[in-house]
Amino acid sequence: MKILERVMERLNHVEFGNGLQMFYNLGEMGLVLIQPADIIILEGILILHDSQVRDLLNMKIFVDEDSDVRLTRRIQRFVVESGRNIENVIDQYSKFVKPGFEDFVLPTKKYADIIIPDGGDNNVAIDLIVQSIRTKLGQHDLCKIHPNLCIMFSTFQIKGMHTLIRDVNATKHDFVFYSDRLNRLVVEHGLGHLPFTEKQVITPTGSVYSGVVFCSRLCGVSVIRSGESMENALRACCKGIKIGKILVHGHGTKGRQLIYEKLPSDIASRHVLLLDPVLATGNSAVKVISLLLKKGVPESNIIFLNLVAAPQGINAVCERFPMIKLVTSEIDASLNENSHVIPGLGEFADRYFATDD
Ligand SMILES: O=P(O)(O)OC[C@H]1O[C@H](OP(=O)(O)OP(=O)(O)O)[C@H](O)[C@@H]1O
Repeated sequence: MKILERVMERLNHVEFGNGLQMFYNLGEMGLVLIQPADIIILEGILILHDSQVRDLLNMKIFVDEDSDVRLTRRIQRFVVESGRNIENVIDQYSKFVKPGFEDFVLPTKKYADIIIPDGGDNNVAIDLIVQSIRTKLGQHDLCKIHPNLCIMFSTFQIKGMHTLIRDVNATKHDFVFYSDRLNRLVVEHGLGHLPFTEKQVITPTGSVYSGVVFCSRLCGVSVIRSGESMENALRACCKGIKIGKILVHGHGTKGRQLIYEKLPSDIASRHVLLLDPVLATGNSAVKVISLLLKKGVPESNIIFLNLVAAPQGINAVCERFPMIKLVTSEIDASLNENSHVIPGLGEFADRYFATDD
Protein backbone atom coordinates (compact mmCIF):
# COMPACT_ATOMS: atom_id res chain seq x y z
CA MET A 1 0.00 0.00 0.00
CA LYS A 2 2.90 2.37 0.75
CA ILE A 3 4.29 1.83 -2.76
CA LEU A 4 0.87 2.56 -4.22
CA GLU A 5 0.60 5.78 -2.23
CA ARG A 6 4.00 6.91 -3.48
CA VAL A 7 3.09 6.15 -7.08
CA MET A 8 -0.20 8.02 -6.74
CA GLU A 9 1.40 11.02 -5.05
CA ARG A 10 3.95 11.40 -7.82
CA LEU A 11 1.32 11.00 -10.51
CA ASN A 12 -0.79 13.62 -8.80
CA HIS A 13 1.97 16.20 -8.99
CA VAL A 14 2.81 15.83 -12.64
CA GLU A 15 3.05 19.23 -14.28
CA PHE A 16 0.64 19.54 -17.15
CA GLY A 17 2.23 18.94 -20.51
CA ASN A 18 5.42 17.49 -19.01
CA GLY A 19 4.19 14.00 -18.27
CA LEU A 20 6.08 11.66 -16.00
CA GLN A 21 8.05 8.50 -16.40
CA MET A 22 9.08 6.47 -13.41
CA PHE A 23 10.14 3.02 -12.42
CA TYR A 24 8.76 1.28 -9.38
CA ASN A 25 9.71 -1.98 -7.83
CA LEU A 26 6.39 -3.78 -7.42
CA GLY A 27 7.46 -7.04 -5.75
CA GLU A 28 7.26 -10.04 -8.05
CA MET A 29 6.46 -7.86 -11.06
CA GLY A 30 9.90 -6.29 -10.82
CA LEU A 31 10.47 -2.80 -12.16
CA VAL A 32 7.46 -1.35 -13.91
CA LEU A 33 7.70 1.67 -16.18
CA ILE A 34 4.71 3.96 -15.74
CA GLN A 35 4.20 6.09 -18.85
CA PRO A 36 2.37 9.41 -18.82
CA ALA A 37 -1.32 8.82 -19.57
CA ASP A 38 -4.61 10.68 -19.40
CA ILE A 39 -6.24 7.83 -17.52
CA ILE A 40 -4.63 5.52 -15.00
CA ILE A 41 -6.66 2.55 -13.83
CA LEU A 42 -5.75 1.14 -10.43
CA GLU A 43 -7.25 -2.28 -9.91
CA GLY A 44 -7.21 -4.50 -6.85
CA ILE A 45 -9.51 -5.98 -4.23
CA LEU A 46 -8.25 -3.61 -1.49
CA ILE A 47 -7.82 -0.52 -3.64
CA LEU A 48 -10.51 1.43 -1.74
CA HIS A 49 -9.19 0.43 1.69
CA ASP A 50 -6.73 3.27 2.35
CA SER A 51 -8.17 6.79 2.69
CA GLN A 52 -4.99 8.43 1.32
CA VAL A 53 -5.23 6.38 -1.86
CA ARG A 54 -9.00 6.97 -2.08
CA ASP A 55 -8.46 10.73 -1.89
CA LEU A 56 -6.28 10.56 -4.99
CA LEU A 57 -8.87 8.77 -7.13
CA ASN A 58 -11.25 10.71 -9.41
CA MET A 59 -13.69 7.84 -9.84
CA LYS A 60 -14.09 4.95 -7.41
CA ILE A 61 -15.77 1.80 -8.72
CA PHE A 62 -16.78 -1.31 -6.76
CA VAL A 63 -17.50 -4.31 -8.98
CA ASP A 64 -19.99 -6.46 -7.10
CA GLU A 65 -20.69 -10.10 -7.75
CA ASP A 66 -22.92 -12.72 -6.21
CA SER A 67 -21.12 -14.95 -3.64
CA ASP A 68 -22.19 -18.07 -5.58
CA VAL A 69 -20.46 -16.70 -8.67
CA ARG A 70 -17.32 -15.91 -6.67
CA LEU A 71 -17.16 -19.51 -5.40
CA THR A 72 -17.95 -20.99 -8.81
CA ARG A 73 -15.11 -18.99 -10.34
CA ARG A 74 -12.63 -20.35 -7.77
CA ILE A 75 -13.77 -23.88 -8.50
CA GLN A 76 -13.39 -23.25 -12.22
CA ARG A 77 -9.92 -21.72 -11.80
CA PHE A 78 -8.41 -24.06 -9.20
CA VAL A 79 -10.26 -27.36 -9.75
CA VAL A 80 -11.19 -27.43 -13.45
CA GLU A 81 -8.15 -25.53 -14.81
CA SER A 82 -5.42 -26.30 -12.23
CA GLY A 83 -6.58 -29.76 -11.10
CA ARG A 84 -6.63 -29.04 -7.36
CA ASN A 85 -8.75 -31.03 -4.92
CA ILE A 86 -12.33 -29.63 -4.69
CA GLU A 87 -12.68 -30.14 -0.92
CA ASN A 88 -9.45 -28.29 -0.41
CA VAL A 89 -10.64 -25.36 -2.55
CA ILE A 90 -14.03 -25.17 -0.76
CA ASP A 91 -12.33 -25.44 2.65
CA GLN A 92 -9.94 -22.61 1.80
CA TYR A 93 -12.84 -20.52 0.47
CA SER A 94 -14.99 -20.88 3.58
CA LYS A 95 -12.14 -20.54 6.09
CA PHE A 96 -10.12 -17.69 4.56
CA VAL A 97 -11.43 -16.21 1.29
CA LYS A 98 -15.07 -15.58 2.29
CA PRO A 99 -14.32 -14.19 5.80
CA GLY A 100 -11.49 -12.09 4.30
CA PHE A 101 -13.90 -10.66 1.73
CA GLU A 102 -16.52 -9.88 4.38
CA ASP A 103 -14.03 -8.33 6.82
CA PHE A 104 -11.85 -6.30 4.46
CA VAL A 105 -13.27 -5.97 0.94
CA LEU A 106 -17.03 -5.59 1.49
CA PRO A 107 -16.63 -2.68 3.98
CA THR A 108 -14.91 -0.64 1.25
CA LYS A 109 -18.06 -0.75 -0.93
CA LYS A 110 -19.40 2.32 0.88
CA TYR A 111 -16.52 4.43 -0.48
CA ALA A 112 -17.38 3.72 -4.13
CA ASP A 113 -18.92 6.39 -6.39
CA ILE A 114 -20.28 3.61 -8.59
CA ILE A 115 -21.27 0.06 -7.63
CA ILE A 116 -21.59 -2.30 -10.58
CA PRO A 117 -23.79 -5.30 -9.91
CA ASP A 118 -23.19 -8.40 -12.08
CA GLY A 119 -19.49 -7.64 -12.53
CA GLY A 120 -18.05 -7.41 -16.02
CA ASP A 121 -21.30 -8.46 -17.74
CA ASN A 122 -23.13 -5.27 -16.83
CA ASN A 123 -22.89 -3.49 -20.18
CA VAL A 124 -25.19 -0.63 -19.18
CA ALA A 125 -22.93 0.31 -16.26
CA ILE A 126 -19.80 -0.11 -18.37
CA ASP A 127 -21.24 2.14 -21.13
CA LEU A 128 -22.04 4.83 -18.56
CA ILE A 129 -18.50 4.74 -17.17
CA VAL A 130 -16.97 4.86 -20.66
CA GLN A 131 -19.21 7.83 -21.52
CA SER A 132 -18.19 9.66 -18.37
CA ILE A 133 -14.48 9.08 -19.08
CA ARG A 134 -14.92 10.23 -22.72
CA THR A 135 -16.53 13.44 -21.47
CA LYS A 136 -13.61 14.01 -19.09
CA LEU A 137 -11.09 13.44 -21.86
CA GLY A 138 -12.77 16.13 -23.96
CA GLN A 139 -12.38 18.65 -21.13
CA HIS A 140 -9.53 20.98 -20.27
CA ASP A 141 -6.80 19.16 -18.30
CA LEU A 142 -7.65 21.09 -15.13
CA CYS A 143 -11.32 20.02 -15.31
CA LYS A 144 -10.19 16.41 -15.32
CA ILE A 145 -8.66 16.83 -11.89
CA HIS A 146 -10.96 19.49 -10.40
CA PRO A 147 -14.62 18.45 -10.65
CA ASN A 148 -15.54 21.82 -9.10
CA LEU A 149 -14.03 23.77 -12.01
CA CYS A 150 -16.37 24.78 -14.81
CA ILE A 151 -15.20 26.48 -18.02
CA MET A 152 -17.82 28.25 -20.11
CA PHE A 153 -18.31 26.70 -23.53
CA SER A 154 -16.40 28.94 -25.95
CA THR A 155 -17.82 30.35 -29.17
CA PHE A 156 -16.21 32.67 -31.73
CA GLN A 157 -18.25 35.50 -30.17
CA ILE A 158 -16.69 34.77 -26.77
CA LYS A 159 -13.21 34.39 -28.27
CA GLY A 160 -13.75 37.68 -30.13
CA MET A 161 -14.70 39.49 -26.92
CA HIS A 162 -11.61 38.12 -25.18
CA THR A 163 -9.50 39.28 -28.13
CA LEU A 164 -10.89 42.79 -27.77
CA ILE A 165 -10.38 43.15 -24.02
CA ARG A 166 -6.94 41.57 -24.04
CA ASP A 167 -5.67 43.94 -26.78
CA VAL A 168 -3.36 46.53 -25.23
CA ASN A 169 -4.68 49.03 -27.80
CA ALA A 170 -8.35 48.49 -26.94
CA THR A 171 -10.21 51.77 -26.39
CA LYS A 172 -11.61 52.36 -22.89
CA HIS A 173 -15.10 52.20 -24.29
CA ASP A 174 -14.47 48.83 -25.96
CA PHE A 175 -12.80 47.40 -22.86
CA VAL A 176 -15.78 48.26 -20.68
CA PHE A 177 -18.38 47.26 -23.27
CA TYR A 178 -16.94 43.82 -24.02
CA SER A 179 -16.01 43.12 -20.38
CA ASP A 180 -19.64 43.82 -19.52
CA ARG A 181 -20.82 41.41 -22.21
CA LEU A 182 -18.50 38.69 -20.95
CA ASN A 183 -19.44 39.39 -17.34
CA ARG A 184 -23.10 38.95 -18.22
CA LEU A 185 -22.40 35.58 -19.86
CA VAL A 186 -20.32 34.35 -16.89
CA VAL A 187 -23.03 35.44 -14.46
CA GLU A 188 -25.76 33.68 -16.49
CA HIS A 189 -23.60 30.56 -16.67
CA GLY A 190 -22.89 30.66 -12.92
CA LEU A 191 -26.59 31.01 -12.09
CA GLY A 192 -27.13 27.73 -13.93
CA HIS A 193 -25.28 25.97 -11.11
CA LEU A 194 -27.77 27.07 -8.45
CA PRO A 195 -30.31 24.62 -7.08
CA PHE A 196 -33.90 24.80 -8.33
CA THR A 197 -37.27 23.32 -7.53
CA GLU A 198 -39.70 21.93 -10.06
CA LYS A 199 -42.86 23.86 -10.90
CA GLN A 200 -45.73 23.45 -13.36
CA VAL A 201 -47.57 26.41 -14.85
CA ILE A 202 -50.56 26.72 -17.19
CA THR A 203 -49.71 28.45 -20.47
CA PRO A 204 -52.13 30.76 -22.36
CA THR A 205 -53.05 27.74 -24.54
CA GLY A 206 -54.36 26.00 -21.41
CA SER A 207 -51.53 23.46 -21.53
CA VAL A 208 -49.26 22.41 -18.68
CA TYR A 209 -45.63 23.52 -18.83
CA SER A 210 -43.27 21.62 -16.52
CA GLY A 211 -40.56 24.02 -15.44
CA VAL A 212 -38.48 25.11 -12.47
CA VAL A 213 -38.31 27.94 -9.94
CA PHE A 214 -35.03 29.77 -9.34
CA CYS A 215 -33.32 29.58 -5.99
CA SER A 216 -34.23 32.87 -4.24
CA ARG A 217 -31.85 33.00 -1.22
CA LEU A 218 -28.96 34.59 -3.10
CA CYS A 219 -26.45 37.35 -2.63
CA GLY A 220 -23.39 38.64 -4.46
CA VAL A 221 -20.00 39.47 -2.96
CA SER A 222 -17.61 41.53 -5.04
CA VAL A 223 -13.87 41.65 -4.44
CA ILE A 224 -12.90 45.33 -4.56
CA ARG A 225 -12.12 46.79 -7.07
CA SER A 226 -12.22 44.51 -10.12
CA GLY A 227 -15.13 42.45 -8.81
CA GLU A 228 -17.30 45.57 -8.71
CA SER A 229 -17.25 45.58 -12.52
CA MET A 230 -19.41 42.42 -12.39
CA GLU A 231 -22.10 43.87 -10.12
CA ASN A 232 -24.18 45.37 -12.97
CA ALA A 233 -24.30 42.02 -14.74
CA LEU A 234 -25.45 40.33 -11.53
CA ARG A 235 -28.10 42.99 -10.88
CA ALA A 236 -29.34 42.66 -14.47
CA CYS A 237 -29.91 38.92 -13.90
CA CYS A 238 -31.09 38.87 -10.26
CA LYS A 239 -33.65 41.58 -9.44
CA GLY A 240 -32.81 43.50 -6.24
CA ILE A 241 -29.97 41.15 -5.20
CA LYS A 242 -27.98 42.13 -2.10
CA ILE A 243 -24.28 42.62 -2.86
CA GLY A 244 -21.60 42.64 -0.17
CA LYS A 245 -18.00 43.78 -0.64
CA ILE A 246 -14.59 42.60 0.50
CA LEU A 247 -11.24 44.35 0.06
CA VAL A 248 -8.02 42.41 0.48
CA HIS A 249 -4.65 43.95 -0.16
CA GLY A 250 -0.92 43.36 0.19
CA HIS A 251 1.89 41.16 -1.08
CA GLY A 252 5.09 39.71 0.33
CA THR A 253 5.58 37.60 3.43
CA LYS A 254 2.34 38.68 5.08
CA GLY A 255 0.37 37.87 1.93
CA ARG A 256 -3.09 39.26 1.30
CA GLN A 257 -4.65 40.96 4.32
CA LEU A 258 -8.32 41.72 4.88
CA ILE A 259 -8.79 45.51 4.76
CA TYR A 260 -12.57 45.90 4.61
CA GLU A 261 -15.72 43.82 4.49
CA LYS A 262 -19.40 44.62 4.43
CA LEU A 263 -21.61 41.58 3.94
CA PRO A 264 -25.34 40.84 4.29
CA SER A 265 -25.98 39.91 7.96
CA ASP A 266 -27.83 36.72 6.93
CA ILE A 267 -25.15 35.64 4.42
CA ALA A 268 -24.76 32.23 6.11
CA SER A 269 -28.21 31.23 4.86
CA ARG A 270 -27.68 32.41 1.28
CA HIS A 271 -26.03 31.08 -1.86
CA VAL A 272 -23.12 33.41 -2.59
CA LEU A 273 -22.03 34.51 -6.07
CA LEU A 274 -18.46 35.66 -5.55
CA LEU A 275 -17.34 38.20 -8.18
CA ASP A 276 -13.73 38.71 -9.29
CA PRO A 277 -12.80 38.76 -12.99
CA VAL A 278 -9.12 37.86 -12.46
CA LEU A 279 -7.69 34.83 -10.63
CA ALA A 280 -3.88 34.88 -10.57
CA THR A 281 -2.05 33.18 -7.66
CA GLY A 282 -5.35 32.57 -5.89
CA ASN A 283 -4.13 34.35 -2.72
CA SER A 284 -6.97 36.90 -2.78
CA ALA A 285 -9.60 34.28 -3.54
CA VAL A 286 -8.38 31.98 -0.75
CA LYS A 287 -8.49 34.88 1.73
CA VAL A 288 -11.96 35.96 0.61
CA ILE A 289 -13.45 32.44 0.55
CA SER A 290 -11.94 31.72 4.00
CA LEU A 291 -13.71 34.81 5.31
CA LEU A 292 -17.04 33.68 3.81
CA LEU A 293 -16.64 30.28 5.47
CA LYS A 294 -15.84 32.00 8.78
CA LYS A 295 -19.11 33.92 8.39
CA GLY A 296 -20.90 30.57 8.25
CA VAL A 297 -21.47 30.26 4.49
CA PRO A 298 -21.33 26.55 3.58
CA GLU A 299 -18.54 25.90 1.07
CA SER A 300 -21.00 24.25 -1.31
CA ASN A 301 -23.09 27.48 -1.35
CA ILE A 302 -20.31 29.51 -2.99
CA ILE A 303 -20.05 30.01 -6.76
CA PHE A 304 -16.95 31.96 -7.78
CA LEU A 305 -17.48 33.84 -11.08
CA ASN A 306 -14.39 34.76 -13.03
CA LEU A 307 -13.31 35.92 -16.51
CA VAL A 308 -9.63 34.98 -16.71
CA ALA A 309 -7.89 32.41 -14.53
CA ALA A 310 -4.30 31.15 -14.24
CA PRO A 311 -3.76 27.42 -13.56
CA GLN A 312 -1.91 28.28 -10.34
CA GLY A 313 -4.94 30.15 -8.97
CA ILE A 314 -7.31 27.40 -10.06
CA ASN A 315 -5.23 24.75 -8.29
CA ALA A 316 -4.98 26.87 -5.14
CA VAL A 317 -8.73 27.48 -4.95
CA CYS A 318 -10.08 24.14 -6.15
CA GLU A 319 -7.76 22.05 -3.98
CA ARG A 320 -8.35 24.09 -0.83
CA PHE A 321 -12.12 24.36 -1.35
CA PRO A 322 -13.30 21.26 -3.23
CA MET A 323 -16.98 22.01 -2.59
CA ILE A 324 -17.15 25.48 -4.12
CA LYS A 325 -17.92 25.88 -7.83
CA LEU A 326 -15.43 27.93 -9.83
CA VAL A 327 -16.88 29.21 -13.11
CA THR A 328 -14.48 30.87 -15.52
CA SER A 329 -14.62 32.03 -19.09
CA GLU A 330 -10.99 31.30 -20.08
CA ILE A 331 -7.95 29.63 -18.56
CA ASP A 332 -4.67 31.33 -19.39
CA ALA A 333 -1.21 29.81 -19.72
CA SER A 334 0.56 30.85 -16.53
CA LEU A 335 1.85 33.65 -14.31
CA ASN A 336 4.88 35.86 -14.95
CA GLU A 337 7.58 36.72 -12.38
CA ASN A 338 5.31 39.49 -10.99
CA SER A 339 2.46 37.00 -10.49
CA HIS A 340 0.44 38.58 -13.30
CA VAL A 341 -1.66 36.30 -15.50
CA ILE A 342 -0.03 35.55 -18.89
CA PRO A 343 -1.20 36.41 -21.54
CA GLY A 344 -3.80 38.03 -19.25
CA LEU A 345 -5.34 41.46 -19.71
CA GLY A 346 -3.26 43.76 -17.50
CA GLU A 347 -4.67 45.66 -14.52
CA PHE A 348 -8.36 44.92 -14.99
CA ALA A 349 -9.70 47.50 -12.51
CA ASP A 350 -7.51 50.30 -13.86
CA ARG A 351 -8.63 49.60 -17.42
CA TYR A 352 -12.31 49.18 -16.48
CA PHE A 353 -12.55 52.22 -14.17
CA ALA A 354 -10.21 54.34 -16.33
CA THR A 355 -7.64 54.93 -13.58
CA ASP A 356 -4.62 53.89 -15.63
CA ASP A 357 -3.74 57.28 -17.09
O1 LIG B 1 -5.00 35.66 -7.41
P1 LIG B 1 -4.21 36.84 -6.90
O2 LIG B 1 -2.74 36.69 -7.12
O3 LIG B 1 -4.56 37.17 -5.48
O4 LIG B 1 -4.61 38.08 -7.80
C1 LIG B 1 -5.95 38.32 -8.19
C2 LIG B 1 -6.41 39.62 -7.62
O5 LIG B 1 -5.69 40.67 -8.28
C3 LIG B 1 -6.63 41.56 -8.87
O6 LIG B 1 -6.96 42.56 -8.00
P2 LIG B 1 -5.89 43.68 -7.57
O7 LIG B 1 -5.17 43.26 -6.34
O8 LIG B 1 -5.04 44.03 -8.76
O9 LIG B 1 -6.81 44.87 -7.13
P3 LIG B 1 -7.77 45.79 -8.04
O10 LIG B 1 -8.93 44.95 -8.39
O11 LIG B 1 -8.11 46.92 -7.15
O12 LIG B 1 -6.97 46.21 -9.24
C4 LIG B 1 -7.85 40.67 -9.13
O13 LIG B 1 -9.02 41.40 -9.30
C5 LIG B 1 -7.87 39.77 -7.94
O14 LIG B 1 -8.59 40.29 -6.85
